[in-house]
Amino acid sequence: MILTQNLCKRYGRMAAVQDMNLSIAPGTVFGLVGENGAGKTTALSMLATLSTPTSGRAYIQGFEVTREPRAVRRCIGYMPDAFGVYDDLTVMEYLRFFADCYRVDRRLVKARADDLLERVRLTDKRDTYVNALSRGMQQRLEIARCLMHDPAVLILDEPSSGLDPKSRLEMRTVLHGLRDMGKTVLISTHILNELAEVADEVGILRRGELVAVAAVQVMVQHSSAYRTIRIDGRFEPGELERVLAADRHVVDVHAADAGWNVLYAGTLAQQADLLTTLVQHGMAITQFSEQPTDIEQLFLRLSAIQEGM
Ligand SMILES: Nc1ncnc2c1ncn2[C@@H]1O[C@H](COP(=O)(O)OP(=O)(O)OP(=O)(O)O)[C@@H](O)[C@H]1O
Repeated sequence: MILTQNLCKRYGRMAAVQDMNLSIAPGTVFGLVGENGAGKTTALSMLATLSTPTSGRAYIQGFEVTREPRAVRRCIGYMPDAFGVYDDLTVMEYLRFFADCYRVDRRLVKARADDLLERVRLTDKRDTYVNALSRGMQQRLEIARCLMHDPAVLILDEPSSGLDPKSRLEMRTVLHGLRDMGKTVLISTHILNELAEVADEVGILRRGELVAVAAVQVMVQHSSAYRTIRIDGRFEPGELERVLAADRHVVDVHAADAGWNVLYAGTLAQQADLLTTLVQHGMAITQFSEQPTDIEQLFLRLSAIQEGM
């Protein structure tokens, strides 16, 4: 269980994390999504007891991060966004080293390491030196390392960052496997789509504020209820917007690349009516086509609309 209550971190006048209220139930995989600088690393490092909150509280498995940091550390596996590995160790030695750091019962270490290497698909690399692994393999090894002391909670800061598409896919498979282990997992990323298959819930962090939290299932339902229509053409200034504003199925209009992207919540027949209306208004439409709706854009637009932005 991860809980934060009005958690804040300020650097001088700047609030890197502001009044964060988060509740992540046991066994949930939660994705924290935000652009660069949104405050993800700051939030995660407070939960990992590496940075002290300016105000507010954070609890991991009921332990408060500033008052009981040692107890918190025992319950978490933390993968920072930038990490170093001990180059002159083999994969197995590396895992044994961390098991020793956490005083894992030596009788359990081999079986646990074998199991984790299987989960992160590195079984055949057990005797390879860590510095000979690709970046993707090192990042998967880090996940195994975080799990060596069998923590209830995993905190992973951008585990897929810097990976090529193939390695990202492998990482996604590994993250997917974590769900079956029953861990409570908090993953940060700046790419929401990466989490759609992996997370149960997603929160959007913008300039330090958690602006929206939703179950992934709800988001996926949303994405099938909304369509993005691309409209290009020649119109009098403001004319297109006026006609679109009168259509109650138009959720959002967004100018992009000398045209408009319209978020639409009507049926196909209603969409056809909209096109007819535009033509009846004498507009020279050169494109009126459905585009794939980017789930991240959709989520951000819907949360911005909710906020009245
Ligand atoms: N030690 C620090 N001193 C001053 N400002 C800081 C410090 N650490 C972070 N910040 C600022 O806090 C804000 C949030 O940074 P943070 O690293 O948490 O964002 P992030 O979402 O993790 O970004 P990224 O995806 O780039 O890692 C940024 O504006 C950053 O410049």
